[in-house]
Amino acid sequence: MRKAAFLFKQVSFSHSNGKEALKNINISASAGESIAIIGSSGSGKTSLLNLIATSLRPSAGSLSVLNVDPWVISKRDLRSLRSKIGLVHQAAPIPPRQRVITAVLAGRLGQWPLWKSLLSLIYPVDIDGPQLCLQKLDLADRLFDRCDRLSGGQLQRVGVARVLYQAPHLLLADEPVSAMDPVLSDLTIQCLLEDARTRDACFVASLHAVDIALRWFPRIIGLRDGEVFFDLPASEVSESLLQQLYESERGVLPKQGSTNI
Ligand SMILES: Nc1ncnc2c1ncn2[C@@H]1O[C@H](COP(=O)(O)OP(=O)(O)OP(=O)(O)O)[C@@H](O)[C@H]1O
Repeated sequence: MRKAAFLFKQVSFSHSNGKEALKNINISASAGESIAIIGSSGSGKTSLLNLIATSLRPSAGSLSVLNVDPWVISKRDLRSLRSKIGLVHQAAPIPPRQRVITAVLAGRLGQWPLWKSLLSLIYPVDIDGPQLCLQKLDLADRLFDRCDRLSGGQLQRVGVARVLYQAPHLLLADEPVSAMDPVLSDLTIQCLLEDARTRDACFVASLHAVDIALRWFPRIIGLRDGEVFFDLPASEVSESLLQQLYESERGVLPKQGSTNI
């Protein structure tokens, strides 16, 4: 039997203003699985990824991540758990003046002793590792550039390289290719899938580009109004299901045959 990556039982989550972002979520995933989360803006994709990443705590229900309940363990164990989880943020949290190499090295801050983490912020403690990750994303020539001299798509790839360098057991990505052209989007998604596959990590990505989700991911979870609307193999996600998933409160439906929503 494969190791569990995460398990959600009746999980709900409300933001501090009372807005219920997720309701009664029952999902699980195993090591080595790759899953795309799709759904309209505001359907709860980021909230779900943040719950898996243990950045947010559920308001109701129970969950385990990499076989532990993150909310009953000590702070030290929680830090250790988080070092095994990598999240590519929608907008990479990278200080503008930071060098690309330093930003990529930050992927291992949670795994290194304090002295090495501090040293890595002023002096590159590894060059080959970050270079290899950037090379996979066609960005190796920007290793020593400042991050504020990069385009949005390049910066997004630095965020992806950081997580590749981290090599987490659970690889999460929140719209990781939203600022990239179609060729780079495919390259980046393939790179993340390949990385997860070779290390038997679980990979979960939220995507607005439904065509990319269906092309590359074997399993698709459709979120609608904070609930799981479907959880299916990509081959079973029909045009009609997609129409229902994206049916907006405004009554505007995506065009027939369009999967890039
Ligand atoms: N910090 C917050 N405080 C209050 N409500 C929030 C907060 N962040 C998100 N929400 C609300 O929670 C719901 C889910 O938001 P979430 O960001 O998870 O959706 P999403 O599917 O990722 O959206 P998008 O595709 O636009 O990124 C939305 O109704 C949103 O307005």
